[in-house]
Amino acid sequence: MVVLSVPAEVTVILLDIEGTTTPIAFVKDILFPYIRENVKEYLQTHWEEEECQQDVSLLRKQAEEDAHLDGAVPIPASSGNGDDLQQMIQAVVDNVCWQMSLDRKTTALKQLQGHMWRAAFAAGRMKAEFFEDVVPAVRKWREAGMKVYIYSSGSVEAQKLLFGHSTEGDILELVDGHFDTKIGHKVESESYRKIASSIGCSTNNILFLTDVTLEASAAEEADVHVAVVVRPGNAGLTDDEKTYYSLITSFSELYLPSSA
Ligand SMILES: CSCCC(=O)C(=O)COP(=O)(O)O
Ligand SMILES: [Mg+2]
Repeated sequence: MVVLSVPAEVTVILLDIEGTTTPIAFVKDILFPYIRENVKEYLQTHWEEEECQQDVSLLRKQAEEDAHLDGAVPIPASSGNGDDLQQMIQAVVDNVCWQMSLDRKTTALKQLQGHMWRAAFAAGRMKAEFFEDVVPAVRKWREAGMKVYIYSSGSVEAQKLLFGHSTEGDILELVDGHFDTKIGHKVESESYRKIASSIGCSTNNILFLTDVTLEASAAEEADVHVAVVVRPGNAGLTDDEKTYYSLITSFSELYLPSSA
């Protein structure tokens, strides 16, 4: 088995979700289709609620920023008389589907998705999948004194749903904290500085595990240690990326000197 030694200065392990703890197939084949199939009905049912109105406002603001993009779908402002409700809902549905067709990671899209998944997880209609090495490894790291945080484009609320309703049961207690795109995008190095500052450590105390080399590169630029996680179904890496990055195919390949 390949073993990757974790530098002694590392006290925090920061985990991506999709492609790292959780198969991309679970996100693409279960979580995302649920949104496409249910978004219209969800908006019709919850439209009058404050939370739904906040989600729509955020999506409208995002749509304004996206107006220059090819194929962007605008969300008109409401006239307030209610006549245009079905048109408005359709515009939101079209905008959400357009964003999802590009796998965009906007905070607006992720917030609505999190709210929609809440009901499905609570009703037991979905259970989140984790690779089999994840839970045993995280338990071991924590026993060795590591802190474990999550940084995903999925909203913090969605992250908690996944960890709270997994095929391994409720594993939320294994996580010391969560970050999403509200702290910044995962391909921006500043986000990793802000995460370190929020945790109260230096960036070089963090080891970030992700499947996306653009994210690894941004983290590394902030002096965070990184390893790229290679899982079944993940996008392939170039030969240069395979040479440059430390690669692991299972969390069990990480060796913590403190746990020896
Ligand atoms: C944690 S919510 C479901 C996954 C999701 O919506 C997503 O965008 C995952 O992105 P990640 O940063 O975990 O690769
Ligand atoms: Mg990922």
